[in-house]
Amino acid sequence: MKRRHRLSAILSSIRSNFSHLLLWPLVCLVFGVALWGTTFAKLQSEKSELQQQGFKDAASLANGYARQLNRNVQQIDQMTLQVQYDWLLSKGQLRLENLVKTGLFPSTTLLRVNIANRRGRLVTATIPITKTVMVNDREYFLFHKQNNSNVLRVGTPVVGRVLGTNIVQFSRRLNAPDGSFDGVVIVSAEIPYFLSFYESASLGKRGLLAVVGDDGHLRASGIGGSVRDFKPATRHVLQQLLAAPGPVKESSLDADKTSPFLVAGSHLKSYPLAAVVGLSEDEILEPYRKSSNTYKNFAIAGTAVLFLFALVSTLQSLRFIRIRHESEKARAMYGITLEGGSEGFLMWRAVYDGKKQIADFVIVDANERAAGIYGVGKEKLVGKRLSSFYEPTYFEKLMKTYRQAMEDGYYEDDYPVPPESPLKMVWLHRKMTRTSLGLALVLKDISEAKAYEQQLLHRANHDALTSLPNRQWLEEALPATLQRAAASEFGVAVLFIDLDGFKRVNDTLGHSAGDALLRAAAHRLQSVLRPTDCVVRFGGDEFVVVLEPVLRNTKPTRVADRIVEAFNPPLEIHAERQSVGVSIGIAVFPDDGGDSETLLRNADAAMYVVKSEGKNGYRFYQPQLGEDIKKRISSENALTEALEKKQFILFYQPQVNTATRELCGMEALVRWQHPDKGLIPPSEFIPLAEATGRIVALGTQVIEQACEQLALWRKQGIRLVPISVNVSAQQFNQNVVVHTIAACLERYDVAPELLEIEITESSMLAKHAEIESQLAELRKMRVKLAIDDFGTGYSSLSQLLRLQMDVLKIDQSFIAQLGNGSPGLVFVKSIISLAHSLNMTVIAEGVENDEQLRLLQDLSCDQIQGYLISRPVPAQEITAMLQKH
Ligand SMILES: Nc1nc2c(ncn2[C@@H]2O[C@H](COP(=O)(O)O[C@H]3[C@@H](O)[C@H](n4cnc5c(=O)[nH]c(N)nc54)O[C@@H]3COP(=O)(O)O)[C@@H](O)[C@H]2O)c(=O)[nH]1
Repeated sequence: MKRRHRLSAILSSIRSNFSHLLLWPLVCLVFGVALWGTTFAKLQSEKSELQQQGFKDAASLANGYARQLNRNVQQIDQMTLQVQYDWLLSKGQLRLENLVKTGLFPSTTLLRVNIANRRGRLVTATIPITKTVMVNDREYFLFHKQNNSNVLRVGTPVVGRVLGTNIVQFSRRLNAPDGSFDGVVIVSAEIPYFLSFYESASLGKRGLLAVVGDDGHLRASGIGGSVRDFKPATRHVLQQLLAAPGPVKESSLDADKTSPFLVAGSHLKSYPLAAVVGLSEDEILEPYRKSSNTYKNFAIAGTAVLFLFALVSTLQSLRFIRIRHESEKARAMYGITLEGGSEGFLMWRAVYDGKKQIADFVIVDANERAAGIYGVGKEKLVGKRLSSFYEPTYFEKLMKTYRQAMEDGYYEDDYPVPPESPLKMVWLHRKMTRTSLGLALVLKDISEAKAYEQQLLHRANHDALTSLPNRQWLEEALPATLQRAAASEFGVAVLFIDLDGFKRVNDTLGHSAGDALLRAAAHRLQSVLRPTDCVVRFGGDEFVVVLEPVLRNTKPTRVADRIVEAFNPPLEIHAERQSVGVSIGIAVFPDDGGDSETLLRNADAAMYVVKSEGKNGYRFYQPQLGEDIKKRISSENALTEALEKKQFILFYQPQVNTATRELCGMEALVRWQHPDKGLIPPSEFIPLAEATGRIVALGTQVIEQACEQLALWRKQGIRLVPISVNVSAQQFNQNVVVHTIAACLERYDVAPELLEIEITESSMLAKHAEIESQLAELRKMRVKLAIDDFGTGYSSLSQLLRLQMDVLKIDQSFIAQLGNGSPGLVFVKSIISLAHSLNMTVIAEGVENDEQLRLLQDLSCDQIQGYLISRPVPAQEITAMLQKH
């Protein structure tokens, strides 16, 4: 069905190109006809000339023959007259036998003389007569006997009675002296006698001679000098010929041969006879036949050349039609218009070598667009070979694809145009379809689309903030990296890096600072790595560094050290210095994982351990780390459970007047009353609560418990002092502090002045506007505000002024350094005087001994808090303290 369809398509293509297809054959036909026409005309002319010459020759020879015959018959006539005379003188006693010797008679045996007496008996002859021969019944005897005339009678051929041969008899009456009939003299001429005139030089090998009487009877005839008797019918023809005005062509004279004769006749001058000469047309036309063969051979050769030319041109036309058909088919297949389309179209014809292998391709058709792609004019493109465009190595590479397309019937791809290619594009989409000639190639410039695609790909694979490759890129690239390493003797190190302190900066200084920090961290990471090492932003504040290659069985400690050290100097974020560390977990391929997922998971686990061990450092993955992670997960779960089961309790640490030691307030410090492990200090769960965000729920519970405790003591009639609670920056970030405090104060009917909020110095630095508005609200509610751990951050005087804090708590690290002559003293002194100038109450934290107390007293510090007064104690114990006070 498919083949029939294809055939009908080709036939239709041939029909529509019929005129093109027939052009050269028709031209050749015209030339062929002209050639043969000229050849036949020339031959005909030659033949005609020869025939005319033949006719002339026949006529001339007939005249000559007639003259010769006339002379011969005249001799015979003379002979008979002489015999007639001698017979009369001898009174019938003449003996011819005797006269033979006199030479009166011709010596030839072809001509004999006889005398018959009045009774018709041969009585004497020029040859001896051995028997009695009677001729009295012969026509001539009867004629002469009855006619007393002296005429020479010419007889018709008969069989002679003396020798039995065919003869023509000439006879004359013999009279007795009285004039009566006395006999007949007879000259018998053998038929060959009449043909002795024959000369092959002038008559040819098959020349015809004949003698015809006026009575219409043939006397002698021969062809080629030999006697040939004609049939009665042909005798009639001879008569007609003689009646004709000139020579004629006659083919019926020779019964055996088909060749006609050019025949001419000539009447004898003195006798009732005519001479006939015929020249064989075959012989006359011999030269014509020879040149005819030459001419015909020339014409045949010319015809063969024309035929070959017509054949070749027809095949060429068919090929052209086929190419055009294939081109149109291919174009139709792709919906490509001949010109003006956006796609380049090329028809390649496969070129085969001696081994019938495809060795090259040649362009047989192309549109303007394709020419544009190749950067040449269309007319220069057609006929070009693929090999002419490329250097040998690249050509062979292309041939592989082209051969593949020929084998499979179809090939399609996006093709990055190499720099050495003549094609004026960056990317092309190639579609190749096998045709009966070779390949139909459609080219589309996709450079722009590819550029956009690559842009999108870059976007999809890169982090917009840091411009580093992202997690998606890593997940695709790392397996390939590992595959490469697996095939080599090298390893790959994966460093999972988490920024320490990012959360703080992000939560406290806001997202813009967080973004700046991430950019600065990315830059710092890159600055200590080789360009071949790969830095990836994995997500949030997590980075992954892939080191390839690394020596197997070695740990990339130097790189890890360099990274950690690189983060020692603070980063400059929005004109402020921020200390940020890095926690790095390292897993090395193949020892710590055979695939990217395992390596990343194990590096992450190692990093997690660094985090839980105090951050800012690195750890190599060890199988044991899995256990640590499990522990952490179980801790997280336990923390969640503890919050649900309200396992957190508050301890209280008193704050007293430095001078009088009177109880002024207390700080609520949370403890985890674990059912199995007992009391757990905050250092063991606050970082986890911060890291997991559970600090917000924990902070809410703390505020609630503090208010509840105040309400309880009030109920017990105990004089109340303010309780300060620690509030994490995350509680402010989630904007829950004001609401929680308002709700608890209301729920437990606690006076807001009894609640104090401690915010670390660093927390206050972030999100000024948001935190300040919440602090303003708390102030409005008359809740007191304290700056905790003062001296560890970078708060400025202007910040302190703006925030209008009530209390400043000097960090215990400064109090620990207090001593006579120590620089700490100067520092604490200036903090106190600064706070006092801002009308803030100063509380010194971590006071452990009397000397510190005395110095603080000297410095006019308002209150102290520390082990010197009391460790943080449960509510019952502080209740006693309150009661005493
Ligand atoms: N967000 C919240 N943070 C809280 C809460 N409860 C506690 N914390 C924070 O936990 C950190 C550790 O607290 P803790 O183990 O209770 O230690 C406190 C005191 O025990 C300790 N202290 C007090 N006096 C001395 C002393 O003389 N010597 C010494 N070595 N340590 C002493 O200081 C801690 C109180 O510090 P501060 O909060 O800065 O006043 C700690 O950072 C708490 O903030 C909570 O409910 N929410």
